[in-house]
Amino acid sequence: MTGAQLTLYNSLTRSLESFQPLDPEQGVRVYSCGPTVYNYAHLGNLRAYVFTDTLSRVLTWKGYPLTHVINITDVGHLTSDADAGDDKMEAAAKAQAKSIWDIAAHYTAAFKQNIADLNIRQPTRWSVATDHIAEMIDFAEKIAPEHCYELESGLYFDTTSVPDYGRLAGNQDDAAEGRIDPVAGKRHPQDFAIWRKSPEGEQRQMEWDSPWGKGAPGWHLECSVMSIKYLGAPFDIHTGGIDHREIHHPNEIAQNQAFCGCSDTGSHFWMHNNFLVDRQGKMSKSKGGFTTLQSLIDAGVHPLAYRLMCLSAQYRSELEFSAENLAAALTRLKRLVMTVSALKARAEGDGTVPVNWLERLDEAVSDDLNTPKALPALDEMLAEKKLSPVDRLAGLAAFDAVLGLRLLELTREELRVRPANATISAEEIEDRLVERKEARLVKDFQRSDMIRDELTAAGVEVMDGDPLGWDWKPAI
Ligand SMILES: Nc1ncnc2c1ncn2[C@@H]1O[C@H](COP(=O)(O)OP(=O)(O)OP(=O)(O)O)[C@@H](O)[C@H]1O
Ligand SMILES: [Zn+2]
Repeated sequence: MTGAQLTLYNSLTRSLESFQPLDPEQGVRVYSCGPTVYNYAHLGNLRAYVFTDTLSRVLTWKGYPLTHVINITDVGHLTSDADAGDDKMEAAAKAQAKSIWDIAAHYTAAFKQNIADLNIRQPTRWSVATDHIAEMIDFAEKIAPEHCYELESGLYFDTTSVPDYGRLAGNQDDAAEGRIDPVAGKRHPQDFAIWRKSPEGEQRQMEWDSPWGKGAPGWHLECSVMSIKYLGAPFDIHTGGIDHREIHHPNEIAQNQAFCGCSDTGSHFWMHNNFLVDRQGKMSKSKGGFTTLQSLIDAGVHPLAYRLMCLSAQYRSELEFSAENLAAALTRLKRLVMTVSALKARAEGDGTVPVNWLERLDEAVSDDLNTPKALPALDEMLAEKKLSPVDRLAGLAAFDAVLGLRLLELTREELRVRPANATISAEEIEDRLVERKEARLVKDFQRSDMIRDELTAAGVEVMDGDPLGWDWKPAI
């Protein structure tokens, strides 16, 4: 492999480390914690998958064969990440008076639509938790004798039975401990359920027989089982949002150690994206009041503007979701699309990828996926007069293999998403603007103003003299 050495931040050591695949023959094996499908994914959740997509694109671009697994959590995730509350899926099903299976199918489909809208590549495998119950029971049976104890409410993992519990979390501080809810009989506050028994006399919608009685697997168990099943252990990279660094991933690590009977954590790198925040703090399903990708689309914002907004920040920094940041990303995307379309009009023949610009891209993304450093390099390359238009387009294709913004295909027309409540189509707007231009040519300013007022009333802002030549946009 040529090019810059890939450096990634490993949460385990809290440091940047050179990345090499554990087994170059197999390529790179990546597991990403997937969505809990009890509600629509919000933009914060989706930031986590733009991050894993950037990681996976960079690995592919650097020439590594890749196996990437993302799970779908359709059972076991309680309303608290530790051991308290209801199963999020059961609670949603109750609230909507639907079966859990319908809830899971509906929100899984919506999530996959978000993935497509954001041009996130399909993983090698989507792994659904409820398809792996037998393997989860086998795993639990194997580790139970040495590492677990049974209580009335379920089978619990004894966190003192493995070395260094909580190392990933930077050892549990008081704040993290405060979030762990007490369960009667637990030996240590951090111990967690790997199997939750259905309460006596209560039938859950989702429950399975097990050596510990009818019940359901714990959320942490699911990820250990599915990652090891499809990737082997240890594999290369495990990803998730930074909230998983405190409880979910330390618990996976404890289970993995118990399973292998060794101190290995199960993955070489543990990588975490930081939060998308708004004025209320972390965007969160549980808190409510969150923003979905579909609501942006309904408001007339192209979903790739949100992808570009994510790429404008490095994945380890907090990113603020605001109307201003989103508008800035949309303007940047428009500028790119207009630049590319102007280059296409002047391009002839086949291009050659400009090597020096590829090096700029390589340097940026090899530095812990530093996409905010790659974006200005792209702008500079596109404006580089010494390069022929067709060579600039060849360079753009290389950048976009990593950025995933569909810059070679995206057109001005596609970027113009009409808001869901629009009363006038893009064609009608264009027609009215042609009429307005004609009126102005013959100095009929009254008619020209009348057309502008009509468009304003229909929620369209006419942009005379717009430097991008954008002409109009939805008035937001
Ligand atoms: N605001 C956020 N910013 C970035 N990533 C996030 C944010 N909220 C959750 N994530 C990540 O999104 C991914 C999917 O999470 P999941 O669907 O399990 O969310 P959840 O815990 O049910 O929802 P929430 O945390 O919003 O209540 C996880 O990797 C999680 O860490
Ligand atoms: Zn997980």
